Amino acid sequence: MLNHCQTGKNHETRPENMKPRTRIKICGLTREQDVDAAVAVGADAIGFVLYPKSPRHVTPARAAALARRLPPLVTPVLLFVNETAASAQAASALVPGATLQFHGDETPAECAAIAQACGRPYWRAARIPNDIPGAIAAGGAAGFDLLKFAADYASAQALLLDAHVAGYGGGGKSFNWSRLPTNVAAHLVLSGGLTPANVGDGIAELRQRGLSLAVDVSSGVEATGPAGQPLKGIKSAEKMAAFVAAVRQADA
Ligand SMILES: O=C(O)c1ccccc1N[C@@H]1O[C@H](COP(=O)(O)O)[C@@H](O)[C@H]1O
Repeated sequence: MLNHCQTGKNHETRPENMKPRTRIKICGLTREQDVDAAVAVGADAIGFVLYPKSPRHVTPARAAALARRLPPLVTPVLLFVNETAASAQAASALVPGATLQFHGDETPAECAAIAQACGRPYWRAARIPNDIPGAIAAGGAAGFDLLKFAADYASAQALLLDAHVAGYGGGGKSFNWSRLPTNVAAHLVLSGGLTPANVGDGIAELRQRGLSLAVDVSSGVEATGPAGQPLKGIKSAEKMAAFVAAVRQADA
């Protein structure tokens, strides 16, 4: 079988006209009923935020209890921001089969060392600034060189593309997808401000740009309070279903 280098294409080799199934991670869950609803609508991965400053933070023990509800083939993902190796290792030991997501300032060496110590694959978040006119780097958007980032984090299972926001992530903000390079030698996970309304456009824009594409959503599937305020950490079953339906539509 030809690989992507031999074909000159940057996506998985597949029959003509067949779109790959875009895998879906739903992140920032804190409640049993939301985990069950996410699984029921077809999420492939469920993210638990182990960053104490996040409004969606759960303790490692709580993440482990929630992760025990997952059926086979649904992957728990543990999200860390600048966590110590010892804490990350202790948390991952509680959640068998979890993938690690590094969403802070972790260096390539730190990511590789922690992932190796945990014996788990890791995703590295690329926090992409929004466009500043005249500041487009060779490899990407607004001074962010995604090609260099991919080379630096070559041991990552995937690069997670997020908007650069205060608080490291979970800001519900998107970035300019069209500025990204077209041929990234990495598996990509698009995140940052995704919603049922825009995820199809994001998939269409990025599907061909990496080795594969998955999507990750948090804010865009959260419930709102009586005054319309976001309820961070509380998911809406209806919005999760609508998000998955929009992804399926994009893949059809
Ligand atoms: O969810 C958080 O609070 C969070 C905190 C610190 C780093 C990352 C965080 N979430 C991740 O951010 C992206 C984008 O989320 P959103 O859909 O824009 O809200 C996603 O990967 C979340 O898992």
